[in-house]
Amino acid sequence: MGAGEGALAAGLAGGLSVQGVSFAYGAREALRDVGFSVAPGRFCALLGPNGAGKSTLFALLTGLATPARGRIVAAGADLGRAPRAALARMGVVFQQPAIDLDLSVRRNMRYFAALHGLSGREADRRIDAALERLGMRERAHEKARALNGGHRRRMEIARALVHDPSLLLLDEPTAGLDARARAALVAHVHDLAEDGVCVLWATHLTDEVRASDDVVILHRGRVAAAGRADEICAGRPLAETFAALAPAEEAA
Ligand SMILES: Nc1ncnc2c1ncn2[C@@H]1O[C@H](COP(=O)(O)OP(=O)(O)OP(=O)(O)O)[C@@H](O)[C@H]1O
Repeated sequence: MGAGEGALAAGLAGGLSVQGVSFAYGAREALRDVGFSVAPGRFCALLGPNGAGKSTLFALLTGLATPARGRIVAAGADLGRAPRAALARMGVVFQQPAIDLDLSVRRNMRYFAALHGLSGREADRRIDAALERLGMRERAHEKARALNGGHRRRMEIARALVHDPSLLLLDEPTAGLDARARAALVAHVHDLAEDGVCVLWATHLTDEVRASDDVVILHRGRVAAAGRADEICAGRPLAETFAALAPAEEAA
């Protein structure tokens, strides 16, 4: 898989296409010639050890930073040329939770819906539908502060779906969750992919990836491997393949 026509086709059809993307923080190179694609309805794990460049790539995908080179196409919209259209097709869950703990789940979501021009009954209808998809509908009136970590994350994912995006981008969404909440979140997001959402899920935890998922392994800012997890692994456990292709850096 690369930055060629297949990748562009995925981007145009409703998926995500990343082509030849490079980025540096001053003299420090963070990403070099990164290219991959994710088709609609696919769950793609962006796997990389700490410092591999996952968060930098998320910053580029969400328009927080601009690549020095390369192109990103989100569901047919070129992020460089038509950023508003591209961003409107994405739902994003950042690594750091962004929730007003003193508001109810519904109020948190209404605020977000308004940012997408949704209000009134239409907003509430979409909020209910999104909460339902994450098994959170009965918690709409609870204060965010009363939710456990897993439910807060599920609320954030529901919130990211309110404007019905084609793409869902999540940056290490299970950080800090216990094993049970982590498994529930992984299962919910796989269900969303089965419903047709194109999912990019950044993680360094291989047990969050299923054999039939797509995987992009990032190592020192470059793509070390990309494709279906079971094909990349060729019978070996993913953890072993990941450790071989992208060994964690020694602590300083
Ligand atoms: N603001 C910054 N200024 C300078 N260098 C940075 C900055 N942010 C990240 N880097 C460097 O860029 C590289 C990629 O970092 P990045 O945070 O994207 O990796 P990551 O895979 O998301 O890691 P983590 O899992 O720790 O978040 C690293 O070498 C990091 O030290």
